[in-house]
Amino acid sequence: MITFEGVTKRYPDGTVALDDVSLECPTGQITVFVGTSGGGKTTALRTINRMVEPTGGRVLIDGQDVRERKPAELRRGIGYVIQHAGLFPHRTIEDNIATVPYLLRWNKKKARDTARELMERVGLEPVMAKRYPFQLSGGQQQRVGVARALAADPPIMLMDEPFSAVDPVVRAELQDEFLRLQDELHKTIVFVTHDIDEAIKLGDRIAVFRTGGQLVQVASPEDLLAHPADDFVAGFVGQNRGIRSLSFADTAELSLRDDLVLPVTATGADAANLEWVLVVDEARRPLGWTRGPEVAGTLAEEALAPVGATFEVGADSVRGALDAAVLSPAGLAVGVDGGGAVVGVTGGAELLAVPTHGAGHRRPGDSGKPPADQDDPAPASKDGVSD
Ligand SMILES: Nc1ncnc2c1ncn2[C@@H]1O[C@H](COP(=O)(O)OP(=O)(O)OP(=O)(O)O)[C@@H](O)[C@H]1O
Repeated sequence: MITFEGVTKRYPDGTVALDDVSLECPTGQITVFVGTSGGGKTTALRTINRMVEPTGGRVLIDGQDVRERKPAELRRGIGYVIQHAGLFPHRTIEDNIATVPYLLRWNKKKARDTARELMERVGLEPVMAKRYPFQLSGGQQQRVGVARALAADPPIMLMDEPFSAVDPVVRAELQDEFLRLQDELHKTIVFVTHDIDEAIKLGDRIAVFRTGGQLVQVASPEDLLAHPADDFVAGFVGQNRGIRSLSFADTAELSLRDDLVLPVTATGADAANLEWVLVVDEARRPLGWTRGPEVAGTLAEEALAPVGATFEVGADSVRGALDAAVLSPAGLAVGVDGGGAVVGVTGGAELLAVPTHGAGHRRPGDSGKPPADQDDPAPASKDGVSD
């Protein structure tokens, strides 16, 4: 657990970068610092590894004041990833990743073996080990940055806008892989971003900072969307927070219709009273849509409209189901089980009737650990800061 106790940072020119910030970053979870530019996110992050020394208050790691630790020794237990990766240009990829192991005087073989293992973990081809950073794409360099931060297996990772410099597609890939990795590793992660969508996707807890170094709210993504503490936070999370909050609604709670799902052997008579019919094969895999009243012979003879996107019941969120409904020619989302067999279909108002709270689903790659705020049920205080 990383604890900020009334942390203030006032620079000599009078700038207040952090103003009496108190919060907790729980062990094994991702805490995201988000907020306006100049809000103090990076400053707060850097007080953890003593790159910035507060002028007031203190930062504790597992109850110990970080000032009791020597900076160099402290930092070896804290991985640090920054925007543009910050790799050493004249060192190969494997040697970049092995930076901390070399500092810790591991023998070269062990350090390089670890580097190779980590390359695989973060999705880098072995052939890249001997390359130099300039021979890698921006996204690949960020992966190297993450691997380097993980090399000495530190319990804590500080990540400052690590995925900001890459295009949106690569960024989404890096985020998904990062979540998968965290599912295995359970590091205590503090992650800075200015992007609220990234914060909602990655965070177990989100801390919102405002100019002047004020911490405005600390909450789970669900709570932040449902109950922004004030107009600033509401504005920051955006107008479409209602739609976003569907990411936390569980499709296991949807009531799915089975009567619109018919096998290829069904006939026009079976379909006549149904505006749309989803045709499935013998394994109940979806084949396509057709309009019921237009079916003449059996469904096998029909030219079908494409199924469109499907959602996995209980694994995908209601937002995913809504997406599938919008993309479906019938306006109905097709729910499938883990094996791809159709469970049922749903659309429209039913999708919006599912509560967005208390749902088990959080995000892709989640291992089923409890939502962040179950560990810390402290209610938000009147200023919205729950720590
Ligand atoms: N060495 C310094 N001297 C004076 N002011 C500083 C110094 N370093 C940072 N600041 C100021 O402290 C404030 C907080 O900066 P910080 O980098 O923590 O913000 P941030 O929320 O990370 O912003 P961004 O999203 O733009 O990176 C800013 O107003 C910044 O100008």
